[in-house]
Amino acid sequence: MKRKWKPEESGEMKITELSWKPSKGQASILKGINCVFERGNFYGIIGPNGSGKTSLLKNIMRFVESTEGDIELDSIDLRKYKRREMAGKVSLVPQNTHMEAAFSVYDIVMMGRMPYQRRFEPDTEKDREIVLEAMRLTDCIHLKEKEVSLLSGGEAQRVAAARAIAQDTQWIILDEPISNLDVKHQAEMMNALLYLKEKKEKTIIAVLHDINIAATYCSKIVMMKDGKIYSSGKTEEVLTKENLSNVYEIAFEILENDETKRKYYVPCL
Ligand SMILES: Nc1ncnc2c1ncn2[C@@H]1O[C@H](COP(=O)(O)OP(=O)(O)OP(=O)(O)O)[C@@H](O)[C@H]1O
Repeated sequence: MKRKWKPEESGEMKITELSWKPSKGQASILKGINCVFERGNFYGIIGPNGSGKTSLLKNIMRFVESTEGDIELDSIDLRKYKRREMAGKVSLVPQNTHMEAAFSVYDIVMMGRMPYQRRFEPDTEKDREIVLEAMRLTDCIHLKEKEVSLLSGGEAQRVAAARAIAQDTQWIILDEPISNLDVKHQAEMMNALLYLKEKKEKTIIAVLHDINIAATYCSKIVMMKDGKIYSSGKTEEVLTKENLSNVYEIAFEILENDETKRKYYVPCL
């Protein structure tokens, strides 16, 4: 039977008691995760290596089967979405963005439009406009004709982000989207995501290792440790000295600029 969309979509992604172990007999990697992502926010997921950030994204994207618990999007169990419906709602920039394919950058970014295209139908003017806008936002226009397998690490990361942006979904999920980028491109990428949140009302969920970048751009933070959520909420409330030092097991100083009042999070190395 064909499921009808509820007219009043909740605008939430709700995770309840989520646990995940890769196979029977193995220890749980995610343990009782409870969390609500609200539409229109910019979320940063932070936490040390191995704390379960990518595993959480893999469960959300249904790349793996959750062992216990539920994930609902717009009040509907994620398992009930068809792959194509899901692709019209959520896009992902994975951690590993190397592409071993004989396609041009333009073709790969155009693949972001697939959820909206019928098989064998040509790209529309709207598709082309959206693709070029996504490439502009991520500084990929000059790479348009290049074969994706030849891209540098940072270029490939920007192209993967362009493809996700071209998918034009309400939810954009990114796993360490600036890990291969130089400082200017890091700022450009984060500004592009902020623009999508502010001007296009997208919801951004990004795994980030740079606490100062997370503090600058994210309205909310989910802080993970040992497969659990250690703290979540408004950025300033989560990024306390105590939370940071408990989670990263290293002391932190928080410095404030007298004029701008901007806070800087400095690990005591
Ligand atoms: N399929 C799997 N089988 C066994 N262990 C796994 C599997 N996937 C992940 N893990 C383990 O789960 C833990 C969490 O991994 P995950 O990739 O989610 O961490 P992360 O927080 O994203 O780390 P990082 O910051 O290093 O990217 C790690 O110890 C990892 O080795």
